Amino acid sequence: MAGARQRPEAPLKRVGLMGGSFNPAHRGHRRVALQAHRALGLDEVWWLVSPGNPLKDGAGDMAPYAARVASARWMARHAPIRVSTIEAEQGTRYTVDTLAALRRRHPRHRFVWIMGADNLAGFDRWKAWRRIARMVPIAVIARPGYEGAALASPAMGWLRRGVRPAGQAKRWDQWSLPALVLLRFRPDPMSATAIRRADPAWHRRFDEDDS
Ligand SMILES: Nc1ncnc2c1ncn2[C@@H]1O[C@H](COP(=O)(O)OP(=O)(O)OP(=O)(O)O)[C@@H](O)[C@H]1O
Ligand SMILES: O=C(O)c1ccc[n+]([C@@H]2O[C@H](COP(=O)([O-])O)[C@@H](O)[C@H]2O)c1
Repeated sequence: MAGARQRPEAPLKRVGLMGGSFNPAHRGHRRVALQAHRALGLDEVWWLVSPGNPLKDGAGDMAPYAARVASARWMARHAPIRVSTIEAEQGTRYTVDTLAALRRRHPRHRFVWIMGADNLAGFDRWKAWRRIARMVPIAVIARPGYEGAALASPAMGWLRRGVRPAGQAKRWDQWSLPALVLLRFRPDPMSATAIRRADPAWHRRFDEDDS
């Protein structure tokens, strides 16, 4: 419309997306995010806190969303990590839908999906996983105990043709898709399962003070 003021476009950012239950967020998440930030030459890593992983439906030990988000904010402090609640806001639970929403919301940003090797092992059970791999490059982080299963997984069988050398990881925004890079950092055995086992009531620390 003549005379209508255009909203200035947000500047282009290189963003690594790390989806998770964060039940709770822990040192391993932070390390992976910071190492991927460096290896992939990112501006930011966004942690997408899942309201409910579609494959973990009915998991009895899933803490309330607010506590998981609070734990992620605490673990992300003073780092180039942003905690995103977009899946709760948009009502998306499937990654393919979340990616579509993110691209609509931030058309000038470039996104790369970051996941641990345990997620790659079951990636073929995600909704439209091949479409996901055609939407964003994927960076897989080696995780103690999961590498064998990840490399032998059905998804890896299909993705193998798109594997890129780790030495070229910073050029992910130029890759034709599907593309996958395997990044090996100093392994961190930390897991949310271990934390929940040691302290099933961990979320009380993050429960909102409504006194
Ligand atoms: N120690 C770790 N090393 C590498 N990747 C990790 C590590 N911990 C978590 N991740 C990755 O971070 C993402 C989110 O993980 P998630 O929130 O499920 O944590 P988790 O520790 O795997 O939880 P749980 O033990 O409940 O399955 C996933 O892609 C997962 O593979
Ligand atoms: O889209 C799917 O079908 C799908 C199936 C399983 C897991 N995911 C996503 O994978 C990410 C890791 O989940 P989690 O619970 O292993 O931390 C999180 O963003 C989930 O939403 C997505």
